[in-house]
Amino acid sequence: MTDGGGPRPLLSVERLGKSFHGRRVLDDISFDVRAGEVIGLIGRSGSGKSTLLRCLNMLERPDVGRIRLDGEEIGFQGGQRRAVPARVLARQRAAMGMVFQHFNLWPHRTVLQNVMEGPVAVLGVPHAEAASRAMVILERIGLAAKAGSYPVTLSGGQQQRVSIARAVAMQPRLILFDEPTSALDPELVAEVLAVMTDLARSGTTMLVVTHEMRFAFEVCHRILYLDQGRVADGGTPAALLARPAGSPVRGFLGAAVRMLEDIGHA
Ligand SMILES: Nc1ncnc2c1ncn2[C@@H]1O[C@H](COP(=O)(O)OP(=O)(O)OP(=O)(O)O)[C@@H](O)[C@H]1O
Repeated sequence: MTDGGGPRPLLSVERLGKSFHGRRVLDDISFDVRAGEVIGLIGRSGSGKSTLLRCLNMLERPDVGRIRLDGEEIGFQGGQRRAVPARVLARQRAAMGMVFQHFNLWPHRTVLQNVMEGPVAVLGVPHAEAASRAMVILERIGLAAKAGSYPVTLSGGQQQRVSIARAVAMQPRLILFDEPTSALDPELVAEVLAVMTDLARSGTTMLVVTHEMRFAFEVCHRILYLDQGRVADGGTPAALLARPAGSPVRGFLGAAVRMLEDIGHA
């Protein structure tokens, strides 16, 4: 199905809702993501950003609404209470990479093994091919020299870069990032954002929950502003910055607006 003559969206979220213990955490969330788009999800702590990502990746089950990937409905959707066969679920999960705040690398495996494990175990890629593909990705993120190292010997920034490499190695249709830099010491944030920027600029479809406003406004094509579980505003960075001073998104951005406007004019 097409929307206004454009191509079918890669990801389509329709009227998603989720409550915890009777309290609405996601309320009537709808948006589309086209292939190659980088979408930023911003909003105050507790506005529902992580829960939304977790619903997309089927770590959380929405109460109502639909999520379609390439036109195919994913996961178990509330309302219908319909379970998808495990084999289909595995395929759908593999299509969406996820990078978490905490890197969760396997401590007893080398960097190379961490990156190649998914393709071998889940996708059935032959060992040698998975290893050479993993090395290409490690080169790209500047960590080829660490291929034989164990995660504990790496800095937090390097570990997060490896976890991004691990997601990329699965060749997903899109990658979800859940505050990937918020567990890092400030001096390590830039190297992770540089890898994400490189991915974004090379056409990777990405949904990024972030408190890094500079990254959101410099790199994302569109930004969704969540407030109390609803998409309270959304648009291009320029459109959001052009909202009137009293608007909710401007209220959220506060003093950061001036810095972001300067980026836009640079
Ligand atoms: N498993 C859960 N059980 C009960 N409440 C939950 C659960 N997960 C999230 N919540 C609540 O849902 C609300 C939204 O949480 P969520 O983590 O999605 O927000 P967020 O916007 O990602 O916040 P932050 O920026 O702090 O990570 C919060 O009030 C949170 O306490």
